[in-house]
Amino acid sequence: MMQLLLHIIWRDKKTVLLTLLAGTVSGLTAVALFAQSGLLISKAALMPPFYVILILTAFLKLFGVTKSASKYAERLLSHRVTFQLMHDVRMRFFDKLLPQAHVLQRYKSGDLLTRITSDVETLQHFFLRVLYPPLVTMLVFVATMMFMLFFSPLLAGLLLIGLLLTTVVMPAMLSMRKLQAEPRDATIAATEYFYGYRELLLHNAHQQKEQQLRQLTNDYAKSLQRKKNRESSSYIWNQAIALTTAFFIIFVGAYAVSTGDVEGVYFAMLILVSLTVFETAIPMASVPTFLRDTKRAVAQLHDITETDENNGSVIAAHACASLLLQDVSYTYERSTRPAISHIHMHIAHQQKIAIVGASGSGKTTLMQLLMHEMAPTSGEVLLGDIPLHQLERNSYYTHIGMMLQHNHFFAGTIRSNLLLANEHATDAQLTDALQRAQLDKTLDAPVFEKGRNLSGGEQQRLAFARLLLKGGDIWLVDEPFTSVDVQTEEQLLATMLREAADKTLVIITHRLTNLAQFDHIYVMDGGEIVEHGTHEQLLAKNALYARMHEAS
Ligand SMILES: Nc1ncnc2c1ncn2[C@@H]1O[C@H](COP(=O)(O)OP(=O)(O)OP(=O)(O)O)[C@@H](O)[C@H]1O
Repeated sequence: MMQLLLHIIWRDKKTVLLTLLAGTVSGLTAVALFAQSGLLISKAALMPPFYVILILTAFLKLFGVTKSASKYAERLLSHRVTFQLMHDVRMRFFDKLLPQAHVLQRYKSGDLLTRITSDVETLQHFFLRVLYPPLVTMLVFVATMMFMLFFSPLLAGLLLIGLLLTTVVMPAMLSMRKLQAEPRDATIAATEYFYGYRELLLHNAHQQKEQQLRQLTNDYAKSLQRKKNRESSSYIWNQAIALTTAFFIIFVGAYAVSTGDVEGVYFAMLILVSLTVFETAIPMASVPTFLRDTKRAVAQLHDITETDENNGSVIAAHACASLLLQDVSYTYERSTRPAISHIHMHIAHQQKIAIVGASGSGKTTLMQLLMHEMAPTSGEVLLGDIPLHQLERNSYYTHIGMMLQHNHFFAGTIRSNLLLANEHATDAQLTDALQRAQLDKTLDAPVFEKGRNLSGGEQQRLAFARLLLKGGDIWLVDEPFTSVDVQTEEQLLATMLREAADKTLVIITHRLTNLAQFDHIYVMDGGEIVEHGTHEQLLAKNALYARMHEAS
């Protein structure tokens, strides 16, 4: 991604080169302005003809105007480069992010918030604070050294030592100091605090959490203060080195004047040159810090938008609505035992499958693998005869209808939430879907963020209406109607089976009533399939399913 930043910047090379030119001219004219002032004062003391003073003063004015104009141009152009860089970075980042929203599930919401916003923002410093200062400082110093060499190699040598101290030694020393704390921990804690405020209040734990949050916020404030101090100390060090170099230049210069190696009239000019040139090097002190911040931001953004190895290029065909799990196991990150292990399952075209089992037996994990939200740790899931990781993810999703335990709803209206499933649906089709899902709401009824103004049962019915509108060849449904009353649940399940007559249907359910209507039932326990067959076959077996059925 670092190469990508360079590539983006270099695409507008004309502006970049103009910025460098403006910055170098600005630095050099600042040096020239002071050099000229020194020369003017010295010359004036020798009472030269009036026209000499006039010419020197005219040059002084010229340098002054050029300095201001080039500084303005430098600011304007460098900001243009930065804005272009930020625009491109944001566009590319979100382009990469959108198709793989599943990756984001790995992160806590506060973590994501910080990462995405602050990391992208950090990249704005890449040109102005990382790339640009060394180039301009080098160009200004090289030109100034050449100028000094013309008068005295010894003084040029002293300037070189000062230069190395400010641009290499001091930044290296400052960068060895401890890393700054990130706002990340404080943002994660703040997000969790606000999301979980009600629970914290109920369990009387909010004060302790608040304390933690304050501590993290204070740590962050302190780290910002340290950052400011570091900037100030780099400025002080720069000035100290500049003054020390000037002191040696006065010392050695005075000796050179006394021996006649340097003409006395240039003495003040050389001292002022050495003092001014160091100002160009002030931003050098923070280059390592900004470079490190940029690298960290790049690494974190790369981590989020890492190449999605499970997004292939094969387009899912309309005809193959069968699914196959071949010896599939899955172990969650930071987990020691597999959530599911060695699952074999064939879900034929248009078959109706139910997956049952105790809580924690691995049903949802299995469903997530079928949804291609994650890839198996071992084994393979296939659509027809094509492994899911070879499929182009979006083409797979055009065939899939999903209804999860917790569905997301966006702030807006019932209509806007339904149109998500089928943007071309007419109001009549939307109303029809609401009726079939038994949701007694108008299309214009408001929906708050995350559907907070809808009851659990209403949310499930809205999700069902969305599923009906989406269509697709395969429906993957996880505990669809747990929040509605038993009678409505039965009716909705009957509707679902009727609507899915020409589809492949996989449903996870706790309730073991009405399962006789399914073609095949898989019973899970401890991450494995322990029994499977039709309702009658499983009852006749008189094992786990029969016991679960009796208890329900
Ligand atoms: N994100 C996760 N990280 C780590 N472990 C997880 C994660 N999600 C689930 N697990 C573990 O994997 C196992 C299977 O969980 P899963 O959610 O698939 O079960 P389930 O049968 O759907 O349960 P339920 O009926 O309660 O929803 C459980 O032991 C659970 O603790």
